[in-house]
Amino acid sequence: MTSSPSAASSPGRPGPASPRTTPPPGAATPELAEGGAVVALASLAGFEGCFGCGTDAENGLRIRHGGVVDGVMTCEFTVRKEHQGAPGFCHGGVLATAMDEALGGAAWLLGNRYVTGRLETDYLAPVPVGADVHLRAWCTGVDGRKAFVEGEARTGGPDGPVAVRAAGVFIEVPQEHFVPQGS
Ligand SMILES: CCCCCCCCCCCC(=O)SCCNC(=O)CCNC(=O)[C@H](O)C(C)(C)COP(=O)(O)OP(=O)(O)OC[C@H]1O[C@@H](n2cnc3c(N)ncnc32)[C@H](O)[C@@H]1OP(=O)(O)O
Repeated sequence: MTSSPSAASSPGRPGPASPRTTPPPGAATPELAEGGAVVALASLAGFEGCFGCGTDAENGLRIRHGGVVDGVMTCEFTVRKEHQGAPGFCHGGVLATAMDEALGGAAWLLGNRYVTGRLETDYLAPVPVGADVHLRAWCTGVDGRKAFVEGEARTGGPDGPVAVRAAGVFIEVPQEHFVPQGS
């Protein structure tokens, strides 16, 4: 078991975005599962239809999951022209989707299955077409079925300027929540 970082020590984010995405007093310190998200992902039987990361999702973001360091999970994707909102720049909804994927992945590292209950996003800088977007996410607390998660997206490299910050609440669900699976 590994503890994830606290909100106060999380890179690039001074604190939770709102009271609704802040772990309540008495929330448990997140304990990552041995083997990480693989434990929970096994129950999805290799499903590759996810719009965020699925290799079968032709029009999806094709987010590439990376490693986990000190409780922080990383992933990235490349902004394509079909992701545009304003000319030349990534649509905010696409970036919210990417944050949803990253924060969801951080929740799944707890070893259970989670769906998004609430997602808050702060947009700090425009993200141009062609940019590689580097995402990081970490869990800040667990209260019953609720996992509180924060994250950020950077451009210009993994340590480049922060373009998006996000915070969310993910709710643990049983495997049956996903049956039947779409494809
Ligand atoms: C490495 C690769 C990894 C890869 C990992 C893959 C990452 C996937 C990322 C994508 C994730 C998605 O997009 S998921 C898709 C988008 N989300 C959804 O479809 C969820 C739709 N909503 C639902 O299905 C439902 O409302 C549920 C399951 C969230 C909750 O329903 P329920 O099971 O009946 O539970 P319920 O009693 O209502 O709530 C349980 C507890 O959660 C709280 N709760 C419920 N909803 C919310 C909410 N919106 N915001 C805050 N808290 C909430 C309640 O107050 C309660 O707290 P308390 O009273 O116990 O304190």
